Amino acid sequence: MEPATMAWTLAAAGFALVYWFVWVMGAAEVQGKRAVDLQMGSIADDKVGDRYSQYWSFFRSPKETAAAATADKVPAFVDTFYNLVTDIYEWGWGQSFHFSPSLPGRSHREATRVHEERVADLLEARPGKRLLDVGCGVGGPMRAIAAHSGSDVVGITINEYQVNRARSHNRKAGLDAQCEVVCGNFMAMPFPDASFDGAYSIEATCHAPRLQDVYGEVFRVLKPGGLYVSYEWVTTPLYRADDPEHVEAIHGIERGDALPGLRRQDEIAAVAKEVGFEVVKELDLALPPALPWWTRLKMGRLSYWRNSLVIRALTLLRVAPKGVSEVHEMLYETAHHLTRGGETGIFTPMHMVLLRKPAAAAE
Ligand SMILES: C=C(CC[C@@H](C)[C@H]1CC[C@H]2C3=CC[C@H]4[C@H](C)[C@@H](O)CC[C@]4(C)[C@H]3CC[C@]12C)C(C)C
Ligand SMILES: C[S@@+](CC[C@H](N)C(=O)[O-])C[C@H]1O[C@@H](n2cnc3c(N)ncnc32)[C@H](O)[C@@H]1O
Repeated sequence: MEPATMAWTLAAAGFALVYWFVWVMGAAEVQGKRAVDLQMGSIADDKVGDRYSQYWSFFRSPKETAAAATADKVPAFVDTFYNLVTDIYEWGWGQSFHFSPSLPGRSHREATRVHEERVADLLEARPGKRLLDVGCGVGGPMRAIAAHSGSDVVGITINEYQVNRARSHNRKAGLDAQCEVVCGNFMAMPFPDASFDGAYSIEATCHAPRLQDVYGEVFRVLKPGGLYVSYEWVTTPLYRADDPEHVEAIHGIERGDALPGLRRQDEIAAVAKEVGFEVVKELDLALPPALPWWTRLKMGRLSYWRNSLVIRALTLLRVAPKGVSEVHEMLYETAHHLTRGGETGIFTPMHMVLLRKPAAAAE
């Protein structure tokens, strides 16, 4: 072959490879967000670095003092986090920002859907009921629950960028008449007392510095007799504070997921009762016979390398903002800590509580 033809052939093959990587393969699970669309939420491109170091500065002060002194800064810190990660989550995971137990012979997408529909079933959701999604992300669970049950769902998230993404997904799914999204703080919600028939939170209340603040708000906006289901991130009784490996995994999970501090499993029902709820059911959905929720993270190592490469190339070409690579590396580390948390059994992201506001609760 002529050297010139050889050069052209190689160039064409290289282009085809990049095209396939970025536009066709797109992500670990293609859900509408492509690598070329990666942004950093509402952060301007030249501010990404600043915001990323701001995010890390939250963890610099010693944990004991940080808890009290920074509780009021947590919503802004969580908002920054979701500006940084929302597009990467959508691109590499999908529209539902949570885990679910693996199901034999079923895809991740199906397992996710089953985990979400369980919420609707526990709430006895049906047409005519109005549900609240506490910390709704870009609305994956909201759409699944609305479609499965026929209920209306109102979601709240602290992150404006997610509100816009969720509204656009709701429109595309033809569910915008049933699903509404509001930007706000779930510890001070802009809803009247007793305005919802049911409520749920999926892997979201772990961002609250005091669980009382969010459970108290959910209690206030629920009608008497209304049910609330929450999937909570907690440490299990297997966690040992004197085991350095345990401590490293839990701190790694907190740092990579914008958590002011993970709670213990036994704290959840206690807080629920403290704010006035009856505890109807409590169960760690990760316990056997459930299959591991973390295999999806573990089996994707190859995808991570591919994703990392795509992101580096796009930042070099200035298609993706500078800083995406750092955030992606942080998530890669986090995946490792989450996997260790799952394998050792010291952590679960799906401690389920079903709570009821007593029928005779005073308004
Ligand atoms: C509930 C929360 C988020 C849970 C999960 C949805 C996310 C936790 C860690 C995330 C990820 C880790 C590795 C990323 C990978 C390096 C990248 O190539 C593709 C995206 C990841 C798989 C990403 C996806 C979302 C998570 C699994 C918290 C915040 C309370
Ligand atoms: C891990 S995501 C889960 C999203 C959604 N439940 C899902 O499963 O796809 C956590 C969500 O909680 C929201 N959140 C965290 N702190 C919040 C706060 N103080 N007020 C409102 N939303 C908050 C985040 O903005 C994000 O949407």
